Amino acid sequence: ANADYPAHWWQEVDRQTAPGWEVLPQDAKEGEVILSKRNELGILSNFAATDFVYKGTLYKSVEGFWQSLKYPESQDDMRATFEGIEWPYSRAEVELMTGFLAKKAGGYANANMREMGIDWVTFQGKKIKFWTVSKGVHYRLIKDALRTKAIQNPKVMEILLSTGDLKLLPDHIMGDAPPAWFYNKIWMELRKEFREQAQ
Ligand SMILES: Nc1c(N[C@@H]2O[C@H](COP(=O)(O)O)[C@@H](O)[C@H]2O)[nH]c(=O)[nH]c1=O
Repeated sequence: ANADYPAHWWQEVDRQTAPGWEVLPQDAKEGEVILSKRNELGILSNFAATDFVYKGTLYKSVEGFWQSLKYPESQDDMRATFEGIEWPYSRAEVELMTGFLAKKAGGYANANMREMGIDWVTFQGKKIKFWTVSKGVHYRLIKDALRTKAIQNPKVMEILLSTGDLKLLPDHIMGDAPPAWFYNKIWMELRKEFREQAQ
């Protein structure tokens, strides 16, 4: 029951003053919890500042990692040389971003990708299909980043495991998105994985 967990995870927030995209802590049903950026569960958000090193590169957040994949990897990357396309940041800059700034960098990149007509991102020189319903390369890469974030940040691991058997829900309206977007579901899978390893 929810009584086994900190009561403030369901703390009522005034909806009048909350942004339109937000799902509030009190919106969870029995057995559920919102991964709200208003309390410590927000560390599980992709936006959170949780440094991790993945395959030799430092990222300041999963969002920085996620959005950096959309940026040119080098000067001769077709995304860098494409006529009329400009990039407000370098990929290295995006890697070090967190939160809404990283999301904004991703927003510019989305517009560029639409303009160029490309539906892929890259990691270490390899093209990866983006926005796909299959739990393919992109999904596995994001899941691996979340796993790495937990392993390298003891606080993340502690908070994830402290959610016990609660169903984790995003704190923003998601609509229809591919599996890689559902960080709450990925966390539930990783929670199980980490618990099994601890036995
Ligand atoms: N809008 C939002 C989040 N959206 C995040 O944006 C990323 C996907 O961006 P895109 O590639 O442009 O679809 C992904 O990391 C997803 O979790 N996250 C949050 O914590 N809070 C929010 O309010």
